[in-house]
Amino acid sequence: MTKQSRIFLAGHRGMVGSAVLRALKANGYENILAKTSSELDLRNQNQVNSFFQKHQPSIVIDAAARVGGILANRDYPYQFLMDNLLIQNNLIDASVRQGVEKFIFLGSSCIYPKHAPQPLKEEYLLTGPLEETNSWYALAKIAGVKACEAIRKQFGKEFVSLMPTNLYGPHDNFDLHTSHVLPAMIRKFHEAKEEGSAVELWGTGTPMREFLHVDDMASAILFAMENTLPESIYNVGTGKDLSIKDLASMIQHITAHHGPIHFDPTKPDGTPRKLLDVSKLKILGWKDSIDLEEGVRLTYQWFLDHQKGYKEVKL
Ligand SMILES: NC(=O)c1ccc[n+]([C@@H]2O[C@H](COP(=O)([O-])OP(=O)(O)OC[C@H]3O[C@@H](n4cnc5c(N)ncnc54)[C@H](OP(=O)(O)O)[C@@H]3O)[C@@H](O)[C@H]2O)c1
Ligand SMILES: C[C@@H]1O[C@H](OP(=O)(O)OP(=O)(O)OC[C@H]2O[C@@H](n3cnc4c(=O)[nH]c(N)nc43)[C@H](O)[C@@H]2O)[C@@H](O)[C@H](O)[C@@H]1O
Repeated sequence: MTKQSRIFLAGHRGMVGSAVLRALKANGYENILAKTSSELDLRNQNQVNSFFQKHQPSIVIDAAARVGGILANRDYPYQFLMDNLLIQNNLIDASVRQGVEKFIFLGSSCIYPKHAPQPLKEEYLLTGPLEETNSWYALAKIAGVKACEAIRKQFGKEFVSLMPTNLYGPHDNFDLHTSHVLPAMIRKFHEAKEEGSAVELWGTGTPMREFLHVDDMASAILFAMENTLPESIYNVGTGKDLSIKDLASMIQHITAHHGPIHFDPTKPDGTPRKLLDVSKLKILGWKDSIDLEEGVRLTYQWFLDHQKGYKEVKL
């Protein structure tokens, strides 16, 4: 590949896609194809095939998906299963047919079994039952990972799956029903500070989570694009986690909120822990660089700067 290679970045307006777009431009890639979902609905196979025939990309980065936090996953199982299957199947199949050189698929740490040993190694995939709230999304992602593995096996093409941990950063979704925990906390603590009120959080606060800044995720994607990775699946994270309660204390401090915090145990906790073993990608030379506290400060500042225009994904 060269700096002139034609790269199709699917989902370029999303949190991950926009970080990848910034990183591609900063690294001198000039030939980037990008379409919004209203210009090109990736669930539509005819549209996707026509787009690939017309533009002939040589590299595809799939950052397009139906994405959401624990309640969105629980409440919209069909969209999380079917939209993701359709989007990834159309992209993967068109890429095989058009002879794409390299395809980067994004899975998620929730594809591993709910009670797998920690930290999670890539080889634990399909060794036990999934967590209930996000099993629909996880099943779709597992199908994508396996499709890439099959293509590598059968055709020897560089189709690679990266398994990101929970991500956060600029252009995250701040809708209080559909978002992930970190952006929800930033908004809840900020608004409670303004109103002088308590903060209501979900579950018991005991689950452990790992968080990676999206600019680090983008650097992992560029690393996977620019290097030949010998295997088909790589975890991407920091290798460090903390409890939801500790995350709440950190964000309360950063947002300067001083009231009480209440946890609502009628809301789901989800997986007790999903810490990734990131040694496989680290050995090859990639490493995260943004410390969690610094990343949350940067994201809170981004939220303050974009309060009128931040994203709220309604389902
Ligand atoms: N966020 C996380 O914590 C996390 C963790 C692990 C893995 N991931 C993975 O990372 C990837 C990106 O996630 P994200 O957080 O960046 O999500 P996001 O902010 O919600 O962005 C998703 C993107 O997908 C596009 N999209 C959705 N449906 C589409 C359709 N039918 N046709 C065309 N485009 C469509 C959207 O395009 P428009 O804006 O044009 O509508 C949007 O830009 C996903 O594969 C996700 O599973 C995310
Ligand atoms: C990376 C993603 O992880 C997702 O799992 P998962 O970490 O539990 O998803 P999150 O929605 O980030 O929730 C993480 C933890 O934070 C708790 N939590 C506390 N307060 C809140 C709140 O106000 N909003 C949210 N959203 N959570 C909150 C939630 O109960 C759960 O234990 C999967 O559902 C996706 O499919 C995906 O894999």
